[in-house]
Amino acid sequence: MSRSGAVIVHEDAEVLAEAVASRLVNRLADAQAHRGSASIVLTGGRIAAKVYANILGSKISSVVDWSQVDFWWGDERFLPAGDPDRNETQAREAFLDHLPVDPARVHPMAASDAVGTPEEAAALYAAELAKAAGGEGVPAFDLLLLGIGEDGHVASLFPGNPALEAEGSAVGVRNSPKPPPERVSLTMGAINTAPAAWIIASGEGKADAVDEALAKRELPAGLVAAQGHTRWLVDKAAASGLKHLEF
Ligand SMILES: O=C(O)[C@H](O)[C@@H](O)[C@H](O)[C@H](O)COP(=O)(O)O
Repeated sequence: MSRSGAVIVHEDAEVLAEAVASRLVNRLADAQAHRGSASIVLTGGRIAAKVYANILGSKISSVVDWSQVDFWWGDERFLPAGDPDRNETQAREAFLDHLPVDPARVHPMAASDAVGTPEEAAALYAAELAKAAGGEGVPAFDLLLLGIGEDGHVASLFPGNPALEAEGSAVGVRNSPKPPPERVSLTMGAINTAPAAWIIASGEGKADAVDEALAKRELPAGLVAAQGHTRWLVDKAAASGLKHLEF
């Protein structure tokens, strides 16, 4: 691994996924050592799926009391419950359903067969976040995971989409350029409350977005990076656009 600032570069996707899983498990264990519980915001996507699989296979996962972890989502595809393309389904199949989590502490965003619109799902999620936070806003997430799209999106906040400017803590998303078109997402404001946000990027296809976001901060990923508490966990291919890194 080589590092420059908040960017840690890993050999390849497999090394990245294993390292992020280990870092995540230790982060949750540290939070529990201090508070007895921990909370994490999960994301969707291919590299996230590899991370989740590594959590399950990790020799150290037992350092976490999984029944004392609150699982939230940064975004969700607005699809019926159990749909394989839902981020909740991906996380459950990859690790949540195989660990002794407390079902009451798993907080999925509403499915399209439970509510009528992404906006309704967002309003329900905002209310659940506020309840967990003692009445308003969002709880103090110990860790917030984000993937990044080739266009620099994070969660379901896409460049030029009105959801990027939304107030509050959760927003309904329409016309997503990444299918499906209807989604639910934490807002940029909610994402930026997290004291630790990790943007995970793998593959050549992300190289330009990573460079653009880090260099100019204009993309959604860059708006998160600008908060200063963001860590970029990337593989060499995704870092290949970073001119100033030697590795
Ligand atoms: O619902 C989603 O699609 C994700 O939350 C999205 O933000 C994802 O993390 C990025 O698009 C990266 O996805 P990949 O890792 O598959 O490229």
